[in-house]
Amino acid sequence: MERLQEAVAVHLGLTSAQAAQRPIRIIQFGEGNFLRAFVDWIVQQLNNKGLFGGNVAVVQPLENGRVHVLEDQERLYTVILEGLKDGKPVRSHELIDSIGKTVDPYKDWDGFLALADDPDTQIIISNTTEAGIAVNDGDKVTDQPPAGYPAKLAHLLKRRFDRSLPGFLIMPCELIADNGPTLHRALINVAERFGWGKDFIDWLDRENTFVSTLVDRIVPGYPREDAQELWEKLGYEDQNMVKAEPFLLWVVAGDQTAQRKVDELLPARKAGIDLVTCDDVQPYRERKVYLLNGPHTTMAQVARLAGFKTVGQVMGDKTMRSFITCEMEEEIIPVQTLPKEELENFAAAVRERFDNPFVQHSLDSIGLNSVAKFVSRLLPLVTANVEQGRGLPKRIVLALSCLLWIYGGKAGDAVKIQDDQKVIDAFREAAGQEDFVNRILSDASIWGHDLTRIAGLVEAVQKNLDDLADRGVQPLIDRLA
Ligand SMILES: NC(=O)c1ccc[n+]([C@@H]2O[C@H](COP(=O)([O-])OP(=O)(O)OC[C@H]3O[C@@H](n4cnc5c(N)ncnc54)[C@H](O)[C@@H]3O)[C@@H](O)[C@H]2O)c1
Ligand SMILES: O=P(O)(O)OC[C@@H](O)[C@@H](O)[C@H](O)[C@H](O)CO
Repeated sequence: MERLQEAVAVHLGLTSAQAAQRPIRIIQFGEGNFLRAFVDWIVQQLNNKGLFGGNVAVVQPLENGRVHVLEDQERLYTVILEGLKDGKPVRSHELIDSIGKTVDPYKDWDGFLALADDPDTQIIISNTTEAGIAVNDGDKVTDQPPAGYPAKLAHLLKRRFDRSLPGFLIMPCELIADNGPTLHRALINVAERFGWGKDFIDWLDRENTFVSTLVDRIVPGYPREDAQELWEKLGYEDQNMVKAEPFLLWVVAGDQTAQRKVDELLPARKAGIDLVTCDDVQPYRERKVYLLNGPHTTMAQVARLAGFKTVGQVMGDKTMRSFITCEMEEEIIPVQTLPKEELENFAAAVRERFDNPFVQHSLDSIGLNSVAKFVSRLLPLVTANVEQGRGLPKRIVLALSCLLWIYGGKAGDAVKIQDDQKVIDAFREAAGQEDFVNRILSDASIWGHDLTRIAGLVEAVQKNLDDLADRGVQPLIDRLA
């Protein structure tokens, strides 16, 4: 079977040689699965409907990246959408031909900077994970490239400023609170460190529009299990295909001028895409991060310990399903600000998305960087429950206990640990000590706070760890389901 290339796709009538010639309208930092199944898929819908007439230049943010793999297929790949909509199966696949350029700044710094010179390019999008929008202390103005994403972007913007060109609409998609203002501040910080002066910072503030965004689409990535079968169906070998659910939501927040700019430059709504503009992304963010990512993070601890491998398996098990439903209803919804009914409808829709029978969403992949995910997706719920007088949320506390059990080395090879080396080392040092729970929970470098200050938490976690040692996780799940 032939590997996907432009000639193969043209022969199959899936693209035309002109597609690669569209002007570059977007610079995208990140070549990962999510952006390719979300932003690039959206751009494809706009191009298909004649609403955009532009392509994306994908920049690789890290030295070890995958743009060369995209180049091996002349930037073409397939997005496979599979899931349930109103209980009915929806399955489709589509060739994406809207990535017009790929740039690895570690190999082609000048090519990277030159992206700033094209006046047709008006939008910057990024998803560099929750770790990416951080100023790297070691970055120097002479580094080509500097390691951090904000410093790379700052260089690109400086070049734009030096060319006296208009600024960009800047749409970060990282799953952190206030991603727009956070990126804006990081850029100012870099500009000050690099000694670029007031004129540049004034231009940055005046000529560029920063919006905060919240993205939602479950993208498990490359469908390893059924790749061969899919290639047979597609008629070509595609090493870069991405599987995702059909559901998609993009919430974009800014003032009225920013909202108008989004509609003008990226007319996604006209293409029937669920893009919502508003002045505050926070309620949407909380709803999604706590009711979708939160239970995912719980599953990655509790259900992995019970032997489950995928989200679908968890939802197919009566007890685990009930455990997750109770977590949503009793420990997450009551401490949210949006109306209860809206939250309940959202939670029910999330459960239907988790039920997706066509997508094997691996708990190991969700378990990547579990500690940081616990801090951003579940810890605020522990605090909110306690502060609102509801007591410790037992299921979330069990997730924390299972995390300590796994990271403390008690699950052995049965559960994969993939995390920041500093986090792994901190757990390794504390493991085996008599006061393990106290030591680890008091480490503010891990959790951002000293968790031993949360009344009753050390005792509750210790009790769970004792029960895990005595009887395993299942009786604990049964009790809370
Ligand atoms: N996969 C999903 O279902 C999904 C859905 C919504 C949001 N997200 C978010 O998108 C992000 C990426 O997910 P993915 O599935 O594309 O993963 P991926 O592993 O396919 O891609 C990760 C991307 O992030 C970049 N990156 C990683 N660490 C970085 C750092 N420190 N600085 C700069 N760039 C860095 C990589 O270069 C790569 O481009 C995750 O943080 C995730 O929370 C994922
Ligand atoms: O992508 P991660 O690894 O940050 O988190 C795992 C999942 O919770 C996440 O990918 C969700 O599927 C996604 O956020 C849905 O929009």
